[in-house]
Amino acid sequence: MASGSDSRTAADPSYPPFPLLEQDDEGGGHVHEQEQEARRGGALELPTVDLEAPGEALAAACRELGVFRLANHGVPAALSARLFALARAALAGAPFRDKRAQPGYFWGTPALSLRVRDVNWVEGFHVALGEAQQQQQHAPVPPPPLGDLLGLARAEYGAHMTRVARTLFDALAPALGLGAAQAASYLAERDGFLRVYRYPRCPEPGRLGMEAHTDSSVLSVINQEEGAGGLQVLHGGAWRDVAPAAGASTLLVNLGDMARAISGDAYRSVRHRVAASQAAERLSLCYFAFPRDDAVITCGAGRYRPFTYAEFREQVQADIKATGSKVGLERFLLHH
Ligand SMILES: O=C(O)CCC(=O)C(=O)O
Ligand SMILES: [Fe+2]
Repeated sequence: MASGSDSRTAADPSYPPFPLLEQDDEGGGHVHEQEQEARRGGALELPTVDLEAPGEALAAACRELGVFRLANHGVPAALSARLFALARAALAGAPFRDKRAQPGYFWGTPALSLRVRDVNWVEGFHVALGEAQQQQQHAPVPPPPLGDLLGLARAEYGAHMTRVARTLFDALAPALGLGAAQAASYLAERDGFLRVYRYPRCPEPGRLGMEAHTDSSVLSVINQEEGAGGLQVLHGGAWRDVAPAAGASTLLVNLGDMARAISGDAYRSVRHRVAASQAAERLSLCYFAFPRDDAVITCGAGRYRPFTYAEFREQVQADIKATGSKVGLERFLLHH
């Protein structure tokens, strides 16, 4: 919790007023997870996978790290630049009281209605891609720049993300022994969602922009603004910085819990977090793809009981509600 109001941030109308943060953080204070205290390592060099020729490098990266850079992804640099400009205008450039009135907006945790143990120093918009999800949102189109941001994210950028996810998963399917029906139901790329994140400059040293977690997805695609650092992955017991990519030419892909389960633990779901910075704000666009809700994941090689993604999601939400944090795949292990 920020100790008292800091004039630099209290004066910035894009932030929530601190009393609101305090209410949200009831009984919490700063809870440091043990692993938050894990050693800090240096930067971690990530392998690069070429989307046009993934080859053995893709499966190797999934087995060894669960995170890689993606080159030749086909997302135009101009599209990313436009989205970041719109995101900056819609988030940094808008007062909190306007943003909070918009559907899909969150501050402090992207888990929307759920309470986490600590307030993450992040805000953003949750953007559903699936038609069914969009229909539930009935909301009128907001004025620019937010309306433009959401429209472009959903349509053009969303199409690129679903293409990237499908291409990667189809490249992995044979090695995973998946037939066509499983490859189709284990990745419902069109029902995925995007999150547009802004990690504002944080006056409090040591706070996290996003706490340590594994993604629940099959795979996640992170597009961070050129030059933005802050993403860290847990590797060999230490938090390692993922160095910003040289140029805006690569995306980051990380596997989530569902890829780990589908592979019977052959692939890794990397634990990661985002450090908040006192010096620079960070923007990122993240896409998450999941299995179809009703697809029964049975290929856990005897490690996990068969379960659907819908069951997994409900378990995660119940655990977060009860304890403030996600337990994850452990809940589905056959033998403890
Ligand atoms: O903003 C980022 O780069 C990462 C966000 C993240 O890990 C998540 O939303 O799951
Ligand atoms: Fe994540």
